[in-house]
Amino acid sequence: MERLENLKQQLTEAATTMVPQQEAFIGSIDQGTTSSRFLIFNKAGEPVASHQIEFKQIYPQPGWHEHDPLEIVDSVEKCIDKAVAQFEEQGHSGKSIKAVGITNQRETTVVWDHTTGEPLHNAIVWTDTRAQGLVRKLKQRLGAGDLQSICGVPLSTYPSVSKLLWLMENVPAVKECYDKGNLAFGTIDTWLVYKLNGGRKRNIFVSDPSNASRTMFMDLKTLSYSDALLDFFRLDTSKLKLPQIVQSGDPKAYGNLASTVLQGIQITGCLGDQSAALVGQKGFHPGLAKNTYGTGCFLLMNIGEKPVVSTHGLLTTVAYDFHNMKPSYALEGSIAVAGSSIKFLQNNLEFIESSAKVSQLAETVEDSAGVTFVTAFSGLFAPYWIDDARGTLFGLTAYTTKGHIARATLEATCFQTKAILDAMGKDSGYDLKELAVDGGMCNSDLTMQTQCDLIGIPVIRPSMRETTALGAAIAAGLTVGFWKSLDEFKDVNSQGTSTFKPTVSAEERNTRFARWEKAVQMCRGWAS
Ligand SMILES: Nc1ncnc2c1ncn2[C@@H]1O[C@H](COP(=O)(O)OP(=O)(O)O)[C@@H](O)[C@H]1O
Ligand SMILES: O=P(O)(O)OC[C@H](O)CO
Repeated sequence: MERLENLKQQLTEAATTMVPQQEAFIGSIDQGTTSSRFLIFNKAGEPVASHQIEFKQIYPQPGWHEHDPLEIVDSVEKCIDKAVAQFEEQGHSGKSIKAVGITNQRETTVVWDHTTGEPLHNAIVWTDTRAQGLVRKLKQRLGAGDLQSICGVPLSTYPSVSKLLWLMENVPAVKECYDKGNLAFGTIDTWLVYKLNGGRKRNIFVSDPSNASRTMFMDLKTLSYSDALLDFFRLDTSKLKLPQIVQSGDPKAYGNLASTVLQGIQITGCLGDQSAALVGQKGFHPGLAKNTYGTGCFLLMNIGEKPVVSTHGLLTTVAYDFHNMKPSYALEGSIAVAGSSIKFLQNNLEFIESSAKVSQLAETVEDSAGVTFVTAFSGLFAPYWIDDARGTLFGLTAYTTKGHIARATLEATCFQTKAILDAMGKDSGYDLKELAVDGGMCNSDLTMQTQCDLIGIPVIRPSMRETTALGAAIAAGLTVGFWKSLDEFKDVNSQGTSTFKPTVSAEERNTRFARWEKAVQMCRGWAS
């Protein structure tokens, strides 16, 4: 009997050694402001295949910015198919992808008729300022001053609520749908999950707290919708369908992919892109921060398990709310215009052929020769919140060249980051020792050196810069046990980082910053 048991044991061991354990992977959808991507990560947190598609930016009027919601879904589906094809060419099987995570541009607002599943308007993008007048009126309403203490976000054109209210006031089809009780509202995470699950048929209608915290409808402490907020905005939830708020990691709530080559694979993680970048940069402990230089630029600092309301012009947001863990919060400094100012030099002023050429142009000069560019195309966000500012160039002389303007453009994001970092120190009580960076614009060494000189602490850039996508993969992977705990990420993406060290004196830093602050004060009131 004992011999038989031994034989059985030997056979089992032999079978395990003969059939190699198939390597598993996690997929990540990164739906940004200018492009969609799909990446496939291995257990070491390395991307092994990816595809990216840029989609149309629609600017119908000055200050307006829209996306086609169907084009967004289409671009995501194409990215999945193309990345998986690349992955399979490497000899892997699509079936080895255990789960998919989603990360997305936040605040961007989609409305659709829940009976048809059809969008009723283009998505209004987070940068859009059309609701400026509406926001001014809301600010006069009794109780306006109390909103941020509930939801963490200041009343402005930035959160989704201003976009939704504008649509309800100005687009008859949206108003009609609301009156009939059929209006569905969603940020891009909700829209994508809904469509990727096949839309109306399955009607998976959810959002995670890091996205819901950008609407102005969610109470930060309870992570559920606040009656006080909805009442303030006079929204009737018997007519307006709001997505159910579920954890950022959930094994069931996000459903599974109804189309693409990954049909049937479950979606188990979801994070707003800035929260995802904090996760991808391993910002798991209070006091850790990252700055992401994408279309806009967003500095997030982990502040732990309790939300702190800013008194210095920052936002409070949900960092992540993982499966079987307590939620973590972050203080955030949001800059509306960062990489988009480089696109402006490229597409509108035709100074450069591609974003990558901006450093070269800026390096044709030693400094900005007194030129300061307040790139307030959408007003100025944190920490200033000046909604009637517009892009303003100061200090032009007959000496000024394209190079000076390019340099001043790069500097604008760095100055605003310095202002945010100062505010962050006051609000959080943490003294940041170094700044982790990512996002498209961090590819510019000149920008990162300028940033470092202006804040006076080292700037650390990882070699793998797809940290946003990694964050969503982490949310999805933790949920299905692909990764077991946050400790597993200690060594992920820690090789080959670049460190920028300060090269200017505190005196020079302060002089340059004072000139920026003067420019900020002088650009007030232009769009009033
Ligand atoms: N080498 C570079 N130098 C400066 N800016 C760059 C560079 N490469 C990309 N960018 C800027 O980065 C932005 C895209 O970054 P990305 O992180 O992909 O943004 P998003 O997620 O918002 O779409 C673009 O606005 C582009 O102008
Ligand atoms: O597209 P990004 O990376 O600039 O991020 C957009 C933000 O989520 C807007 O709040």
